Amino acid sequence: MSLNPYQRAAVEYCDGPLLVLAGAGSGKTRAITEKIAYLIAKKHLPASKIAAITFTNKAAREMRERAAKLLRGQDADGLTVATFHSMGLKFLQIEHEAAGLRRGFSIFDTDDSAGVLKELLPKGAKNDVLDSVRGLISRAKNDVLSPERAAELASSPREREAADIYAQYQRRLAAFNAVDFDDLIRLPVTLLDEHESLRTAWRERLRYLLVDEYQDTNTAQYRLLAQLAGPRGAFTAVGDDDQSIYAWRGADPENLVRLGKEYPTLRVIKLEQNYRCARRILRAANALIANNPHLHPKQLWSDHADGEPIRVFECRDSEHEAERVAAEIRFIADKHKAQWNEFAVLFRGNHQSRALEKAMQLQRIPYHLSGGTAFLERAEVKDTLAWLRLIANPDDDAAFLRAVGAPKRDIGSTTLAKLGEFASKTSLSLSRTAERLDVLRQLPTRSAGAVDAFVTLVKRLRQLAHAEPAGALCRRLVEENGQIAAIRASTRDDAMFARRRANLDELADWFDAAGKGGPGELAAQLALLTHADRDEPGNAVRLMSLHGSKGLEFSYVFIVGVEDGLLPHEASLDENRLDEERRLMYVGITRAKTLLHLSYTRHARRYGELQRVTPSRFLDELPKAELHWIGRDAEQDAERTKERAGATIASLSALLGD
Ligand SMILES: Nc1ncnc2c1ncn2[C@@H]1O[C@H](COP(=O)(O)OP(=O)(O)OP(=O)(O)O)[C@@H](O)[C@H]1O
Ligand SMILES: [Mg+2]
Repeated sequence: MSLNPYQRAAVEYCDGPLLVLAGAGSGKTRAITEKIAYLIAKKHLPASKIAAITFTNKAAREMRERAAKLLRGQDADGLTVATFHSMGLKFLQIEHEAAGLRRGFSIFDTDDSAGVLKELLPKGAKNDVLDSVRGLISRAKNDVLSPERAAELASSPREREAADIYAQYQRRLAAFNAVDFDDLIRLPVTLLDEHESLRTAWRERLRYLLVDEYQDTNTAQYRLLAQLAGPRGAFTAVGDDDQSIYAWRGADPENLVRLGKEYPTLRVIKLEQNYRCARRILRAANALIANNPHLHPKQLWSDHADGEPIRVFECRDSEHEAERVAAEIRFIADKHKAQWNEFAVLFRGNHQSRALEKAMQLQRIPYHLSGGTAFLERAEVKDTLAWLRLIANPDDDAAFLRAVGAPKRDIGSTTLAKLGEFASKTSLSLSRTAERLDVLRQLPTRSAGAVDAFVTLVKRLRQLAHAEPAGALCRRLVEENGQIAAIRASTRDDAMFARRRANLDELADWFDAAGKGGPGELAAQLALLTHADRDEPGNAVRLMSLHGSKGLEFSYVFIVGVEDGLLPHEASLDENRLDEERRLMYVGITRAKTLLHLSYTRHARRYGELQRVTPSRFLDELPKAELHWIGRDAEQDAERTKERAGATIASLSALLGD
């Protein structure tokens, strides 16, 4: 397979900043992969001086493999293939002193951060207040605003209050020697802004940057890229404005425009041939996305065959839908002698996966539910990670609170409250407070004994952490802290016990595979994997969210729940984010190489009641000639058109004020 002339131009252009702006399946990721190889082989850049930002493991692996091939056997170890977050983490692990962090600092996950925030809010504050404050802080961080700057810019009492809490929140994090996810990008940007020496060092360390899925970068990420690439603009960014699906996380397609403004020498290359999809699928995708506003209309073309019509299934409810999908997968797999991993079932909301899982189990189809978080959200895994964090960082109070109760020991909430009181008086962390004899003496004997035993165990494991690799430490830890015994005692179900134990084994295996690094550093890396997949799921049907499918491709794609309220999502209807939902649908459709199946249900259980469902308005935007409907109730369809016409007239007359 050779590159087309435009791809080749993108690969060989190294004289200045480059943006490849092109539609789905046009070979953007492929061009990046080839470019890494080109930089090493033809431009003689050491792999260690190149960094690529990607979002999928598949792309990351391919990049490494190609680079390794060119290095003829030497491995491409030095090559950085990372997400923005793991790049930021690497930066902070090296530059922790400049950031005011001590070695082994912790990353607070969403739960940990929420715990800290809760304490800063007035007692009894509702969850939506918490969410809104957290959202404001996160936005400020994504815009690289310090607490001081956020306070200056605050224009309402609510924003001023949030800025104040932001400042307190940062002080807490600092006391815990911790950062949160957003800090992983914000802090490196701030440090690079402030220190010329860091800029020089990092621009020398990384001579070329490549960024995939550029349309989904937020302001902080953009600035990290710009700082690292420097005025030379030594970068290639590739993206597709039609696939921007993370506005809700602060991604700003404006950053595409910004690139042109801030780098006047930016060269833009467009790719228009799609190599992925059968023509009908591509026509459907083109027709759908044409409904979004475009500055520069683009049409992808393909020289593949037309392929089969896109099938649209109407189903009774989500169980029926899941059964149909599973049966269809079985049928196609037989007919085409296809592997399970050539299939993907995509959905809008995670709750949709339950029915699908059940149907796959019934049909005995091997499946893999991706999302990444599932594994790391398991209680036993979180418990072990808390122990590892505490071992690495005695100031990590969130980890202390979790570890002290995993498994349960004679340390009750009264004791913890006492420790907390001492800690805030002395400004010491909980763990350091618990080590003090004068504190222990003031506790009831039994609690004091339990605290002492806990602290002693943590200290001993901390010593071992210097000598023992993290995987071995992890295995020893779950035996010695009583976690395994507690899991055994908690269930009579042998299979359940085996599963939970297997999760802990898997965690230890992951640490083995991750190789070097202390428990804290590795736990931090692991925490970041929530955004991607840990590993390749093998030969199994992939069940995943539309968001998670970005950048991937499959021969056979099923999109379920193509319904108003789900896709487009109901929240987007009142917030005017229909365009983003359409892009999400576009991403889903363009994952398919050979066959595309869409389905929706007539009834859904919402808020405990069975409700009538309206098929997605996006279905109306697809070219009729490419669709083949199955099981549609014609009568209902007429009714739906009538209902919609009624709604349109109602909103029009509201608009006209009559
Ligand atoms: N020049 C080419 N000739 C043949 N096949 C190609 C060529 N370039 C890319 N491909 C193939 O086309 C498919 C899509 O490529 P790729 O994933 O790089 O597209 P993309 O633009 O990154 O898509 P997306 O927007 O979905 O991320 C892949 O299977 C890739 O191997
Ligand atoms: Mg891609």
